[in-house]
Amino acid sequence: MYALNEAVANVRHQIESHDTRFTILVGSLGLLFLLALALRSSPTNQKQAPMLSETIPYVSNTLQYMTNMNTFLARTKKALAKRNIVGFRLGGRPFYFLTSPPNIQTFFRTSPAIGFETFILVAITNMMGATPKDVAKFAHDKSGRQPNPAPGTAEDAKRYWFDMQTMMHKYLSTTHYSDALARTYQRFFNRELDAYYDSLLANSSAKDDPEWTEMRIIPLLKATMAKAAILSLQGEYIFEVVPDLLDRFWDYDKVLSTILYGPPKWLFPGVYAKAERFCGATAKFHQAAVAKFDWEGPDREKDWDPVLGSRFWREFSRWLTDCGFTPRTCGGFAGVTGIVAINANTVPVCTWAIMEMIRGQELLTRLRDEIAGALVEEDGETRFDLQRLVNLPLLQSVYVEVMRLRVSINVTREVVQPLEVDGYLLKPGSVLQAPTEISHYDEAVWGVEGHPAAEFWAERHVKYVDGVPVFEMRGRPTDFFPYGGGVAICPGRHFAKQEIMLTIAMLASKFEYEFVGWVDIASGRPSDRPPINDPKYAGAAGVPPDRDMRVRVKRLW
Ligand code: HEM
Repeated sequence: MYALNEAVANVRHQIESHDTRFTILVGSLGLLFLLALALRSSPTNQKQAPMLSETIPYVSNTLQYMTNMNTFLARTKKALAKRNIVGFRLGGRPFYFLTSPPNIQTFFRTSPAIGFETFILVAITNMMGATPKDVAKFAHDKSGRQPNPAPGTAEDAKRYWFDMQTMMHKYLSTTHYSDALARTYQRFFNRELDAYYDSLLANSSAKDDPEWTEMRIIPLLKATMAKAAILSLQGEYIFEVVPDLLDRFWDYDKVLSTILYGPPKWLFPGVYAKAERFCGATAKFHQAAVAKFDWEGPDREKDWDPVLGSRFWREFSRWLTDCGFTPRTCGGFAGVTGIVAINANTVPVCTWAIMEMIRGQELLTRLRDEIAGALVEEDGETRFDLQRLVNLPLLQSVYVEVMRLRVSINVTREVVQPLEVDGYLLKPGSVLQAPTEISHYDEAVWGVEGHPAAEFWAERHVKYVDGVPVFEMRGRPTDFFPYGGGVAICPGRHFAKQEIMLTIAMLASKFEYEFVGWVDIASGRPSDRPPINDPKYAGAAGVPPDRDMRVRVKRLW
C-alpha cells in the first residue's frame, strides 16, 4: 500500500512539474490495466524470454520507460550483463531489448519475419503531423521496400515505401551526392562561422585585444552548423520564407521525444503548438518553393540550387507533391525528414567533439597537425580535401568515440512472423529494440586498461604500425550501430560522417581557443563541474552535454 501511495504521490508531483512524458502515461493507465488483465488470462506454454523485474506488475516498467529512459537503460544494462535478451511490457505490448553480435545480426537481417514500417508510421503521424488520409496511403502499402512487390500485393499499386527508399538511397547515400552535400556544407559552414565571429567581435565590449572575443559552444553550433546543413540540404529560399526557422526548429527539438508518443492534444497544447509552429512553417516553405522552382529550367539536375537546395531535396519535394499529399503533410516531411534528420544527431555529437578538443589542448594540437595535411588553397579559398580528411586516423578515432558515447538510439523493429531470437520464439506483434547505449558502452568490447569504455579516449581506435598511426575500430560493426542497419540503415550516414569531420576540422584549424569555464545552461551562471550526457535525451537521439563551455576565441583564417 505504501508503494502505491508513493507512486500516486510521484504521479502528482510529475504532473505538477510538467513532466510531459509522465502525463502521457497517466492518460494511458486505464487501457494498460485492461491489457494487462487480457494478457494474464491468455496462458502460453511457450518458453518465455527472461523478463525485467518490476515493483508493480505491468505498470512500473512502462512508467519508467516513458518517463526516465536513462534509469531504465541503466537497469536493463545490469540485466543484460548476464544474458543477451530481456523483455518487458509497454502498454501491454511485449518489448525485447537485444544485445550481443548474433542477436544484433538477426535484428538487422532482411527477413519477412521483421518489419519496421509501423514505427515510421508513428513518426509520420505524431512527429510530422501528417493528415490521416496521407498516413493511410503509407499504411495501406504492404508491398515492402524490395524491388519486387511483396507477394499478394497489387503489381500496379503506388509503392510509397519503395519509392521513398529508392530516392533516399540514390540521392543521399551514393558517393556523388553525399560528396556534393559535403562540399556545399563546407562552403556554407565557413561562411556562417565568419559571420558569427564578426558579429561577436562587433558586439564585444573587451577592446583591449580586438581580435579576441568570448563565446559559448552550444549556441555557436546550434546557429552555424544547423544553418549550414539546412542551406546545403534545402537551399537558401527556406530562410526567406521562414526567417526565424532555426528558433522554431530548436524549440521543436525540445519536445520531439514527447510528441513521438502521440500524447492527447488537450493535455499537451504547448507541445502541439511548438510542432505546428515548426511544421506549419516548413509547409509554407514547401508550397512556395515547389511553385517558385523552374522545373523545366537548367537547375533541374544541378547538385545545388538556391530554391530547393540539394538534388535529394528537389526530387523528394517533387515526389511528395506528385503523391498528392496535403501541404501540411509535405511540411511535416520537410521539417522531420529534412531539418530534424540533418541536425538532431550531428549537432550534439559535434558539440561534444569540440568540447573534448578544447579541454584537452594536447588533442587540439595533434588534431591540427593531422588536419593540416588535408588543407588546400584553391582560387584564393582555404578548404579541406574531403578524401584525405575522412581517412585521417586520429580524426576518425575521435569521430567513432563521440558517436559511440553520444548517440543513444533505441533502434526499433517489429516481429511480423514468429521469430527465434537467442533460443526464444517471439510472437508477431512483439517489438525488438537494440539500444546503442548498451552495446556502445560494453566494457568487454571497448574497455582498455586505464581507459574504461564509458570514458572518451581520443586514441581508442588508433594503432601504430612501425610507428605510423593507423585507424582501426576497436569493436565490430555489431557492437557499433549509431546509424541502425540492414535495409533501413540511415541513408544520410555518409554525409553525416563527412559533416562531423568537416566541423571538427574547421573548428580545430580556424580558431585559437582559451578555455574560460563550464556554464549551467538553464541559469547561464558558471558551473563547478564538466558536462555529462543530458539524461533527457537518452534513447532518443544524439545526446547533448548538460553543461555548456565558455571560451575566448581568435580567428586564424
Ligand atoms: C550523427 C548523425 C546521424 C545519426 C546517428 C542517424 C541515425 C539514424 C538512425 C538510427 C536511423 C534509423 C535506422 C534503422 O532503423 O536502422 C536513421 C534514419 C534516417 N536518417 Fe539518419 N542519422 C544521422 C544523420 C542523418 C543525416 C545527416 C540525414 C540526412 C542527410 C539523415 C537522414 C535519415 C533519414 C531520411 C532516415 C529515415 C530512413 C527511412 O525511413 O528508411 N540522417 N538515422
